[in-house]
Amino acid sequence: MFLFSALYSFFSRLFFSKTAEITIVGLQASGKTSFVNVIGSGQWSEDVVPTVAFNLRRVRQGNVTLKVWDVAGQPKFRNMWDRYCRGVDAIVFVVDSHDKDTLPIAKFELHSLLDCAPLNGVPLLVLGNKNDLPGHASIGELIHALDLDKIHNRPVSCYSCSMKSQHNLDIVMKWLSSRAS
Ligand SMILES: Nc1nc2c(ncn2[C@@H]2O[C@H](COP(=O)(O)OP(=O)(O)OP(=O)(O)O)[C@@H](O)[C@H]2O)c(=O)[nH]1
Ligand SMILES: [Mg+2]
Repeated sequence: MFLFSALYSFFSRLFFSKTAEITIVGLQASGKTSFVNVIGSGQWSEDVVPTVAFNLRRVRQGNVTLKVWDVAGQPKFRNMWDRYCRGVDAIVFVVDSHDKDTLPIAKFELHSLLDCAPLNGVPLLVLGNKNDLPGHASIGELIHALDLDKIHNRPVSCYSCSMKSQHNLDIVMKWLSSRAS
């Protein structure tokens, strides 16, 4: 019986596994690396080293493997974002919904990225992170502040979440897994 179930799981992984390639961008300290740490190993930390250039991680979720590009958000790295977004199954744009002063810069950087013609049609998921902190922007405020209703050349979704409390990460993972083929 054990042998049968081991063989079954081996072959189902071999024949029914799906993959999705995802790129995560957003301003520095919005929580991109925290996101990858939490979905990759369940590890939350207050002390995360700012990313230099990018990290590549593979995350397994059921029969789906996500190949995740975690790209640095400091200004000097932002001109690399479009290169990492080409040909992927989804772009995840993370914002710090608690730091409302940064939303205008986030809007500018998001729209500059999406204006890049080769990225037309690539689905976009916007995460309003840090919703564990009081006074964070709601979904409605994020849609307005980031002009998400003016994006017409791709499917767009927006969730409010927290890497710290893991609020809504289940629906985020469902969304990402549904991009796999
Ligand atoms: N309260 C709270 N803090 C968070 C949350 N997510 C991330 N942080 C904190 O925000 C800080 C920055 O997180 P990072 O994951 O390094 O941010 P990043 O977007 O990868 O930053 P760069 O690599 O510089 O682009 C860290 O101190 C995290 O602990 C969250 O959901 N809630
Ligand atoms: Mg990082």
